[in-house]
Amino acid sequence: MSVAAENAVLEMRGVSVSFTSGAGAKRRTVRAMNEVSLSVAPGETLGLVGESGSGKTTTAAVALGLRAPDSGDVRLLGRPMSRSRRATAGKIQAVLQHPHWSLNPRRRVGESVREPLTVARRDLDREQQRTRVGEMLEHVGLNPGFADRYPHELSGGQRQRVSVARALVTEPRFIVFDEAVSALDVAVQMQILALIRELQQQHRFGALFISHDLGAVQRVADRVAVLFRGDLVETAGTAQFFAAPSHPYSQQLLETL
Ligand SMILES: Nc1ncnc2c1ncn2[C@@H]1O[C@H](COP(=O)(O)OP(=O)(O)OP(=O)(O)O)[C@@H](O)[C@H]1O
Repeated sequence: MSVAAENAVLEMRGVSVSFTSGAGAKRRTVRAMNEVSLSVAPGETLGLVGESGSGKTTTAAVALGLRAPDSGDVRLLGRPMSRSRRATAGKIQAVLQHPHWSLNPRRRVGESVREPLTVARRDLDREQQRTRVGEMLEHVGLNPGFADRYPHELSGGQRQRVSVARALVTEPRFIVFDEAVSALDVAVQMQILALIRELQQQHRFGALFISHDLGAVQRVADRVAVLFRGDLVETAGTAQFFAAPSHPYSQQLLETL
C-alpha cells in the first residue's frame, strides 16, 4: 500500500459495479466499474474524467456510500464505508451539478445550509447552528443576509456558493464535486473553482472532482484519473497528465480539448 493510501480519506480497491437491464433476448449487463482502485489523500483533489457512460456517476455514488459495490473494498478514513447516513453524516458531503438538487426551492437558503448540522452536530443548539450558517455564507463570499433568501432570488453562481457552504458546514473530511461547475458561465466557473481551491487549503478536505470538462479539472485537480468504459486506465499528476498522457484514450480525450 502506498503512503498516500495509508492515511487516505477515501480509498477504493478493486471496486466493481454492474447493471443489468432489459429482459429475455434484450437482457444486457453493463460493467459500470471494473476493478477500480483509487485513493484521495487529505487536502488533495483527484479529478475523475471520462466520456459519457464511462462510470463517473457510479463511482461518485460508491464514493458517497450511496451504492454498495458488487465486489471490492471502499474505505472512508481507514474504515469500511458504511451505507448508514448516520455513520457518514458530516464526514462526507457532495456538491452536485444543479444546486436545486441540494437546495430545496421552498426553503430559505439558510435552512438548507443548516440542515446537515441538524444531523451531524446535534450538540449545537438552533442559535449556534444559525450563527455557524452565517459564518459559512461569509466564508464562501456571500453576505450572511442571504440566509433569508430563497434559491430563486440568487444567481446560478450564488446558488452554487450556497451549495458549497452547505457541503462545508459540517467540516467534512471528504467532498464529491459531481459536475459542480458544468452548468455555470465560464467566468463564474473560474470563481467557484478558485473558491474550492482556497477552501481546500484552509480546511484540508480531500475531494473527488468529477467532470467532463478537462479545463476545469486542470485548474482544480492535483491528480487526474481517467475512466474508460468502467476501467481506470490512467492516474497521473495533473501537470504530467496534461503534458504527456500515457494511455491512448487519455491522449484522445486531450485532443478534443
Ligand atoms: N441504474 C442503471 N441501470 C442500468 N444501467 C446503468 C444504471 N446506471 C448507470 N448505468 C450504465 O452504467 C454505465 C456507467 O454509467 P455512469 O452514469 O456511471 O457514467 P457517467 O460517466 O457518469 O456518464 P455521464 O457523464 O453521461 O453521466 C453506463 O453504460 C450506464 O448506461
